Amino acid sequence: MMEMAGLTLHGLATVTSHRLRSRGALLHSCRATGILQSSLRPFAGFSPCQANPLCSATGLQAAGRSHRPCRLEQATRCQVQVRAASGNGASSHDSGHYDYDLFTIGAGSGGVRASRFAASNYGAKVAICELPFARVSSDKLGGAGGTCVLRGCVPKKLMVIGGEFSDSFRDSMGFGWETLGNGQLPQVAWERFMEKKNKELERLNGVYMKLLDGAGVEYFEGRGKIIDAHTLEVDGKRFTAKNILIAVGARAWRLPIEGTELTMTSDEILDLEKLPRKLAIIGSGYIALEFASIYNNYGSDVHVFFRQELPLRGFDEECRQFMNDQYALRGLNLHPTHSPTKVAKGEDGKLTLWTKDRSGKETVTEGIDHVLMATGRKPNTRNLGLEDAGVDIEESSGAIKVDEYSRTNVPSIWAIGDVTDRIALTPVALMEGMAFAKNAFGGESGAKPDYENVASAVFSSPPLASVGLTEEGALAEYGNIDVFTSSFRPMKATIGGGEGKAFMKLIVASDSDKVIGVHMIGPDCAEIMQGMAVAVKMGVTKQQLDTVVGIHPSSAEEFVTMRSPARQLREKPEPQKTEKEPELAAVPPKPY
Ligand SMILES: NC(=O)C1=CN([C@@H]2O[C@H](COP(=O)(O)OP(=O)(O)OC[C@H]3O[C@@H](n4cnc5c(N)ncnc54)[C@H](OP(=O)(O)O)[C@@H]3O)[C@@H](O)[C@H]2O)C=CC1
Ligand SMILES: N[C@@H](CCC(=O)N[C@@H](CSSC[C@H](NC(=O)CC[C@H](N)C(=O)O)C(=O)NCC(=O)O)C(=O)NCC(=O)O)C(=O)O
Repeated sequence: MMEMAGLTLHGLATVTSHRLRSRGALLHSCRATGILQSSLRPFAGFSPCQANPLCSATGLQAAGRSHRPCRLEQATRCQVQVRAASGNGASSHDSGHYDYDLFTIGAGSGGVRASRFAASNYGAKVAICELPFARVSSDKLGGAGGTCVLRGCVPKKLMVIGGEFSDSFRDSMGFGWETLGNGQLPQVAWERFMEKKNKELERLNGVYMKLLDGAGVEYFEGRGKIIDAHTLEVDGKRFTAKNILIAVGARAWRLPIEGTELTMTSDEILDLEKLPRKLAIIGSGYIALEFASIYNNYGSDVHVFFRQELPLRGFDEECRQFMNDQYALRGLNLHPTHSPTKVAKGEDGKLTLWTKDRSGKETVTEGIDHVLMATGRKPNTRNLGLEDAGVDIEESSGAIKVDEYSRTNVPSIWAIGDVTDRIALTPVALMEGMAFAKNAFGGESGAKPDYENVASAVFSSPPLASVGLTEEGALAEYGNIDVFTSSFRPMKATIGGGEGKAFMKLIVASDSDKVIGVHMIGPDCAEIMQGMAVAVKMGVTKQQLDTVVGIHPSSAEEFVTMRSPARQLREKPEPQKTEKEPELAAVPPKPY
């Protein structure tokens, strides 16, 4: 038994101990299982590279990630023994008579993160199962990496980046660049682009397998099915586990209209062999507008049909209006208040889409190559054996019901990510996975995900990023708010020729001066919003923002230079001055 950096060590595990240089000082730590990370402060004293298990467990720094590379000064092998305290009264990783401490079903972002944290940080004996690799998922196909890596965030972002070159090619002319030869802008070689994208997905699938392997997680390919509270089957082979984690994600859902089988989901639209000439999209959420923008940027004729007056329901209303106008300016054909009724295929292979607006007026759109149903996603709870194990699911959404620690009503069964009805974002699934591992294996009972001020971005053209409350939500919750806005033409557009505008908005709770909502539309807004999210999470006030010196010239500087409110909204009556509250009378008007 030995004590090291606040962690109690016992039991046998092999780790590689090495020394690495960080800011001139030599640190000493252990690698390969990440075991020496303290359960209370997992990465204290580690360099950024080592603290990121993507890098430290698999040597991924060589694979092109941007973490600062570790310099291996010296490597020796040592044997240490590890025990993590049991958490939340729920679990320990003394597997007793079970095959595993943890068996995870689903190797997507949440499942991979939870499994490798439990194994490498807390020494748990972990196995995971996942369906065979495919770019388009089904009941039988999936692959390590899951939706985000193989069929969502990552391939989507590659296509977003690819599409955005069209603006740069055009703008470059304004900055003096000239085309060679016939004067035409570059054209996309779609097949070559898809080939490169597909190769990258295969590489990432391999990276995720290695990631699990490096953390000591056993990988089983096949469909997992729960038999009872501690037993599951993977393609007929039985295993027992002290804890079972369900991280099987969600699947695109299509409206049940006539001809719906002729439509595509986001899985297939990421994997088209040919660039479509004409594309129809149903819905106006994240997926609808991201793909509408991608294909619009690549030159397709894109039509978006949605049942609201404005796209992106749930976002700040002023931003929705701004986005609507910018989309139209960029040539998206927007069809508000239109719901689809039927899709049919003609002899020429082209599709026809029938839609009706709120007044019942029908529109027929012909000559479509593909119809994308971007009408939301449903949790993958079918054929998992949940009923047999007695796991409760929400009737309306089909999602697994969990408590604040991600535990189901069956104490040994847990669920994270999109299979639960929380926030369907990869970083949220990662947070849930890490909180679960800390709680169940890391001795941090009480570790739970924090859903306050989760930032997100719609990677459309233009993009939109937000953190905190919308103006409408802020008014309802706080009553008294000050709203600051700024709209401008990004410098790239001034002589580049683009017509698009950027928009930025701060919402301040006027009673406390806290910034409670930040929204931005325009280039780099996702990158900028990540920093603003830190400030909002830390409770930044408007006065504190005003003390920050801007970086000039940048779009981001607008967030620290907005001086006059665009409007001050007061729902609560101003406090009455009474003799008992003389100090109120002395409060000067708030300076901005
Ligand atoms: N960049 C990111 O972070 C991304 C995140 N995601 C995540 O994935 C989730 C799923 O995305 P997405 O599929 O776009 O889902 P969303 O819930 O964002 O949007 C669904 C769209 O379908 C419409 N819709 C639903 N039912 C019907 C119906 N019966 N008739 C007509 N229209 C209908 C909705 O309309 P209405 O608004 O009227 O309900 C809405 O426009 C998102 O919520 C997000 O969490 C996905 C992609 C990117
Ligand atoms: N911020 C980078 C993200 C790139 C990135 O993280 N790529 C991932 C793949 S997709 S991203 C998939 C997602 N990873 C993350 O979200 C990592 C995000 C952050 N760095 C963190 O550590 O929290 C995930 O599924 N995580 C599960 C887990 O970490 O257990 C990767 O593994 N790259 C290796 C390589 O390129 O060789 C960018 O935009 O360029």
